[in-house]
Amino acid sequence: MCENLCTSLGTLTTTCCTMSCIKARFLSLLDYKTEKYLVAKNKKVGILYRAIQLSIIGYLIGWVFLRKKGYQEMDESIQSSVITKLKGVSVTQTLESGLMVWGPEDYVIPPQLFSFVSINRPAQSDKRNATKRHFFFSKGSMSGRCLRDAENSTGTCEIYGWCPVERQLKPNGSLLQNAENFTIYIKNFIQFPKFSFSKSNVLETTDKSYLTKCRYDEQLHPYCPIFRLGDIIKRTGHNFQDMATFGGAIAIMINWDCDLDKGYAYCNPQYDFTRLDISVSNKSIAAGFNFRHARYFKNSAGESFRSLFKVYGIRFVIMVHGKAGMFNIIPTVINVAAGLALMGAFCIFYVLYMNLFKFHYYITTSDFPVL
Ligand SMILES: Nc1ncnc2c1ncn2[C@@H]1O[C@H](COP(=O)(O)OP(=O)(O)OP(=O)(O)O)[C@@H](O)[C@H]1O
Repeated sequence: MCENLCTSLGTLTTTCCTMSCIKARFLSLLDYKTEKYLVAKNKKVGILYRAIQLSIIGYLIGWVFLRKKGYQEMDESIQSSVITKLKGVSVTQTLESGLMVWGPEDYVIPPQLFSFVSINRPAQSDKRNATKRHFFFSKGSMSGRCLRDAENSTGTCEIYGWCPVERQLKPNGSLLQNAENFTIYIKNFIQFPKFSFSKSNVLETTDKSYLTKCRYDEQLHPYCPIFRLGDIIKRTGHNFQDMATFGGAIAIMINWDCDLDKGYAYCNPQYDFTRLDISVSNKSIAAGFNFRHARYFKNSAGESFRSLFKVYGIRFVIMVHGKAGMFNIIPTVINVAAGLALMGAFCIFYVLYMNLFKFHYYITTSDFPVL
């Protein structure tokens, strides 16, 4: 505009004029401009506008700040270690084995990495040998020699295997009847590296006898890491004796959800127990858990023997999850700015473009609006 005016003047005057235009433009960069506000004097529009504003403020305070703690910096990379120890003694009297005393060294498999408690185990001793068996359901490798029984038009083939072949015994009750009173000590150490924070689930006390006396209780002893086996199964909603007969798998989930602004004492583990080998419908044919293992020995004549055990028991899977949060100015500023921007954007969008209730605004030089 300024430049157009200059061109209509004489050559010398044009140069002077252009110079002053450039100067004026440069100086205008240093001006401070404000927005122009329009006031819509309409109650319906005003109420709706305030309602949108209030709901955005409510969302910002209630959801972003109180619920999601948007003012905190989060660390979800929990580092953890779990050590377990199982204790309990049981006495059994069976025809096969007579009187037996069972300690953790007998029923915890493997002993140093506790993951399985065998509660039931039919056992048999057998000897390596070649034996004649029916072809189907063979328990060994075929030797290649077979005999045909012409009379009955049947036959038997020889296999290499352990004698006698395994009998399919089904357990009819748990062997270690009092296994539900056994106790598990779960020692868990965690760290949140971003905040150099570490803690354990064991009560910090100088009373050395605390662990021998306490049992975990959500209300009374939340810092006692010793759990009764029966209580764990009960908290999964299943019956211990049912589970002890055919075995099963239990997940022990330890969750650390720590608000470090509240302080060290408020960062505590939450335990959750779930049965893993069963579906919600409870109709799974895959329920239960067992495996076979053998102990080998030789007699004085050098013949190989083994005792074969099919053990039914409970497998424990321990999972540790966690996150920690601590106040930090950066997420706070980002969330406040995002909330304010959202509020501004929503309100402008609503008033100018949505035309929700079919209002028509006429911008006049005098009062606004005219409906
Ligand atoms: N499964 C458990 N049930 C009950 N108490 C337990 C269990 N495991 C450990 N404790 C007790 O907790 C305490 C700490 O156990 P920790 O394994 O750290 O020490 P320890 O002296 O090696 O234990 P212990 O020799 O008695 O097995 C000990 O007093 C121990 O007897």
